[in-house]
Amino acid sequence: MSDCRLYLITPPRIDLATFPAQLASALDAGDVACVQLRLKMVGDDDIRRAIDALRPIAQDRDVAFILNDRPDLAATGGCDGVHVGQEDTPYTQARKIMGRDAIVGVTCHDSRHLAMVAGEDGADYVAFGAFFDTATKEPKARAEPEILSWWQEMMEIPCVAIGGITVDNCAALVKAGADFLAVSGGVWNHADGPVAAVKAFNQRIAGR
Ligand SMILES: Cc1ncc(COP(=O)(O)OP(=O)(O)O)c(N)n1
Ligand SMILES: Cc1ncsc1CCOP(=O)(O)O
Ligand SMILES: [Mg+2]
Repeated sequence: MSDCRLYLITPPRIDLATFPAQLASALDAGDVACVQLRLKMVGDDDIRRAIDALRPIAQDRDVAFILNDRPDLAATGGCDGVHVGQEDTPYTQARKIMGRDAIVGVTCHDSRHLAMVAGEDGADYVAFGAFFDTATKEPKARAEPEILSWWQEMMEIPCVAIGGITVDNCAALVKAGADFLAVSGGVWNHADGPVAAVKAFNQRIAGR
């Protein structure tokens, strides 16, 4: 049985009239380690409103609530952490804003060098991807599962796999050593709905 866990990323667009209930049912369907609020191209007020609506749903269930891109809004909004990419606020600045106890994760694409740098700087996790085709984002790089195995042999810091991950293709990443599977479309666009998807991911992670 693997220690890998699901890292849920919100859909690109959310309706705050309906999404909070959907998120709650998805989190109640099985083990989820954290939720990342990832809203691109919306204003700060929309992000704040989404944090206020969604953060308690995650935190009440002991699920860490992480904001994408914005350490400033993550810190003022009471988030547990922030995820920053190579073109976002640099790690050191994000850490200063968030404080030493917060989770700060860093995108490393398919780069061993970027991951080593992020690890040495003190990142709580490094994220590799995209592993598969994805409609959620135009990824900068394509990663191969071996990078997860290489990282596991070298480092203690957890690694996250991201990009086009579905119930049907995730087994190779779990086997290669991913500590977390970061998934958006594979949950929210699952043919049987997000509750079924979270259940199915948990089964695959457990090797069933
Ligand atoms: C867990 C995780 N990994 C990678 C990313 C991608 O971050 P970034 O490269 O900054 O791209 P955007 O998501 O900001 O478009 C992520 N968000 N989460
Ligand atoms: C944010 C991000 N970074 C690399 S691929 C990706 C998209 C993740 O979403 P999905 O699970 O739908 O491919
Ligand atoms: Mg980013």
